[in-house]
Amino acid sequence: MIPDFPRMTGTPFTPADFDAVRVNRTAAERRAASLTARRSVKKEWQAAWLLRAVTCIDLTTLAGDDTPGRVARLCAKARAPLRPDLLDALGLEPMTVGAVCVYPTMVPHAVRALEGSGVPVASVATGFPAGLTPLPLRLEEIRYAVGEGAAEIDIVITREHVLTGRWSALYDEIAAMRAVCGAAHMKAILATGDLKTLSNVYRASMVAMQAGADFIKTSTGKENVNATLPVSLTMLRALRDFQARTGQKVGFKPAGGLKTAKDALAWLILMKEELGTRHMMPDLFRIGASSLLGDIERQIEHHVTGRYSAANRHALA
Ligand SMILES: O=C[C@H](O)COP(=O)(O)O
Repeated sequence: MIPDFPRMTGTPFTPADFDAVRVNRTAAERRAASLTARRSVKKEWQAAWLLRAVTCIDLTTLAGDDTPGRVARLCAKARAPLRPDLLDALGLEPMTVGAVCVYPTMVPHAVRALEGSGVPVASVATGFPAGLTPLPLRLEEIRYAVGEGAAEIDIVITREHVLTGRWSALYDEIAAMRAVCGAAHMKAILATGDLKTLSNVYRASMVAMQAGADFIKTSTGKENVNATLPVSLTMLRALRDFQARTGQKVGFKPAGGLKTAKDALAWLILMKEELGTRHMMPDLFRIGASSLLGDIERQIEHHVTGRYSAANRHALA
């Protein structure tokens, strides 16, 4: 099922929009730290924000030992991420996560398991996680995943293009990937832990948006450093600048190492402070995570019952 929100069109390649940008790491770190220190979200608000976070999760399994059975269990969790008694206690209708994210050969299994749920299947592609496969094969992988029913494609970029400043090559690669996505939405994973500087993160973000990415995403979850707040802040500033210039609202997806309800709240605060509440909805914000939902469910259970259950009761996600 293709999401019904609009695709981005991107712009022609415009180096003037990023060439001169220099990001000050110390200032970015200070701003990121102060945001989460100054703001805290308590009690009812916290539960409401955590419920919002659930609807924004791209529930993920990207492991070499993935099987149709594991994917089916993950999809069952995606359809009903919170226990019915918790929903009842909060007076809420059933809800789902934002998407399920898997490797390409798991797409048909996820599509089958999610039929009728309205939850889209996202597939990583293009030689995930390193991207060091010839471009024609990477494009073919997108075609395969779309053909199997993926509604969202999480591509990886060639880090070498960033590290050697070959911005037009990066633009052309991402634009080619976007073209073969067809109606499927495209998230561009920048693998920011590999990009060395925040200036590179800003420039790669801008090039990905110019090339037509619907979302920009921090990490594969496989780099040594995955989603961090200063990197996310840098990407959001690029996103804000792009929106001001073009009117196009590109989405943002932090991913990799986000495991606790506290992490989810920190990123929601960042979205609200930098872009406003409109950017806390699943069409513009996703959290890529394989093991976050369990802690969120625990915190919501604590809000409802006043006690914590053992973490192993929420083992799957
Ligand atoms: O795209 C999502 C990431 O691969 C998930 O990373 P994680 O396993 O650290 O949550």
